[in-house]
Amino acid sequence: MVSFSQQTYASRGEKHAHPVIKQLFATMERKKSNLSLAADVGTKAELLEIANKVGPYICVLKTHVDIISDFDRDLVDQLQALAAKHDFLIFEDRKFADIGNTVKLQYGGGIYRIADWAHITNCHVIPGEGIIHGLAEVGMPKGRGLLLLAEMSSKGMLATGTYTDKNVEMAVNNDFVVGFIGSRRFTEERDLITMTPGVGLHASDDALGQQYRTPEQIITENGSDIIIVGRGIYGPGKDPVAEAQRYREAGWNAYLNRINLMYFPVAFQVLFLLLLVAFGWCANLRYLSLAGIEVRPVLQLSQLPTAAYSNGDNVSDSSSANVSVHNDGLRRGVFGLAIVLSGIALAGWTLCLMFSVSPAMQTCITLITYMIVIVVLVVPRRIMFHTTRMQLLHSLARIVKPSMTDPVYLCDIIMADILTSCARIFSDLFLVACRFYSLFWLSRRKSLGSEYDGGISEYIDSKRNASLCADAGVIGAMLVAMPYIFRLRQCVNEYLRSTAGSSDAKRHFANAVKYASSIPVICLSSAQKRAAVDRTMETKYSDWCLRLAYALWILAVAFNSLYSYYWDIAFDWNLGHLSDGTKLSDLVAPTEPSISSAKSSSTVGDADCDGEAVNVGSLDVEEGNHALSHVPLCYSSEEGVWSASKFPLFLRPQLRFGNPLLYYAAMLFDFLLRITWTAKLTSYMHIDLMAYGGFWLNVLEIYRRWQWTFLRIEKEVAVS
Ligand SMILES: O=C(O)c1cc(=O)[nH]c(=O)n1[C@@H]1O[C@H](COP(=O)(O)O)[C@@H](O)[C@H]1O
Repeated sequence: MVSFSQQTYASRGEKHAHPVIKQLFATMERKKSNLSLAADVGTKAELLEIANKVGPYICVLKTHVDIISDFDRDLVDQLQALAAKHDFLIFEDRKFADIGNTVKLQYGGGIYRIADWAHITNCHVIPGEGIIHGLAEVGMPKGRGLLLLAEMSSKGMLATGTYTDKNVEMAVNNDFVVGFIGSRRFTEERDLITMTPGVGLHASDDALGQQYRTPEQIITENGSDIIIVGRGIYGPGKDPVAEAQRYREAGWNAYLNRINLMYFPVAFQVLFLLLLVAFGWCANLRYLSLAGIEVRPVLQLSQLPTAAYSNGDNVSDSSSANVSVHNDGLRRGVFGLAIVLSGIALAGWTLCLMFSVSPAMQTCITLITYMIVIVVLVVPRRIMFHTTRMQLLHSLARIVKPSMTDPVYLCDIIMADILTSCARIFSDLFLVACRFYSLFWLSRRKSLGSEYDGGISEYIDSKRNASLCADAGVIGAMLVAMPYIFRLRQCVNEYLRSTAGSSDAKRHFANAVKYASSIPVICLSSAQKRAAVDRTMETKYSDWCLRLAYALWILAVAFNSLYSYYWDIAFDWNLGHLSDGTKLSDLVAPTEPSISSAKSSSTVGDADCDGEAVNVGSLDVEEGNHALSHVPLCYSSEEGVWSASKFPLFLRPQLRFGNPLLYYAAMLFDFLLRITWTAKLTSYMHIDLMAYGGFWLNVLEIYRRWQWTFLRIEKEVAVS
């Protein structure tokens, strides 16, 4: 059985037996809103004004009528009229807490007569189950619903552990109860909604112990259904309409992100992203051929211990002198394999969409799709792009092997760098596996109907986390770190293989530091998530932990991203030369061979390096490589080296792709994409909160790596 939090509001509404919840889900779907306004204002006029302004954006108006100084019957009539006009439900947050007989009188009588007009109300179960029966006697005949306060959002709240469990037990067994006030999804036994107060666009606190978490944490991660927001919308200096729109959007996108697990399940997002990497590599090979760059020698493929595999699918091509044919041989294998895998992924995804009403079936189809993909990749038989598959698997094996003595080939370096760009995708994959495991475990637990055994799920459940996998974040973080550790190992390996004290050794060491600097970023990011979860559990020190982790994370990520960017430009692409030939990196770090001593393999005629017009050079290229006609190369035949006096600022003399604008654009995009983390520092650009935010972030990173690969290989040829 799939979690209710992975089903759409619409489908849950259709299946729900309770009239209030049916109406609520339909309203939410219609208005694309899971936002409830907590209208804690002191007068009738204020309440009506805010309800009228914000009404179009909310699904529920939550009131505290006992704080309205001039409450009267007319207020109720007007509120009901607004509820009809703007299409929302009314929830009187009365928090009943007396014996059954008393709450019956409080609910149905007095000056407020709450049961007459509030669709929903709530209670504490501290007096025992009698309170629910008392309220149900009044509310049931009127078709009302009740929420239990299973948890509270304030610091030091006592609704935890067994008390919360008791709430869930009582709710499951009583039809009048429609859900909970709490921070997460509590049960899968019945579709009981969760409404969560203490929501802000930033996680923070107020002066009186209220604790705020973001819509993403509440809706996507914790599986709650509705966010309750008060002062975040109408607090001092706020524009209630603009804020309500922002919260509605944030809440709804967080819900869409959760539901995407159903329409575009993460399992298929992962497959398509990995295929995007493969097709990107095909495009790299294609355009490198057009620029006259043959990748086989650059990537050192013929030096591989497994070079025998190049006698497979693409051996026939390797005999050709034609660069484009050489690259095409490689490309054909990768392209063919990617097409086969795309076919499998598309078939699996289509079947999943066809069976979207049966989540169990979807799970089954996804698992089968993955099994087929794995079999296609590893089947040892000489079929289906055997060479490409073996090259891939052997490269992966070399990357993973913890050897400090084996040679490190450029193809493995580039592959490991591509893996670092896929790091988030791998942790998503782990989440998928975890989710499958959790669902399997849930159904097993249900079928046993008794205590369950140990393992990760028990640990997760003991932490009372309804998204089940959020606590497995530590393993997710380790997975993200793995590719960086592989790449770090390669650098250390290269360092140990180079002559002590040489500039090569220093460069490998500095590169190793770069990869090592990504580990604190990953750990601190994971620590922040951990502290945010603990915060909801009232763990001691979690507040200052969160602040400390955030501050350290900013420092670590700023250092890592700027250092990495500098490395991309100065070393991986060998750009950043000043026009007098000084290489920027010479000024601050050990360098690769300087351009002034670098010889190009190109054949170029003499040029007038002092004049404006310089010889373009023929550069051994295929006919039709027009891009090179822009290369402003000049060559001093006396010194036998390139003159550095004529090339565009911050580039280098040898530009195999010709047009300098391409290099400038690559430098700019690389910078922008290296600092996407800064979007997290502002509440206006929370990419994670956008629909498919995580998916698009991965696409951007794949793009960054794709353009990086072009220039990384081009640099090997141009400056060698
Ligand atoms: O029952 C509630 O709605 C509630 C439960 C809880 O644990 N914490 C909590 O803050 N609330 C209510 O949620 C609203 C939160 O308002 P703001 O802190 O201004 O967003 C208030 O109306 C509280 O009474």
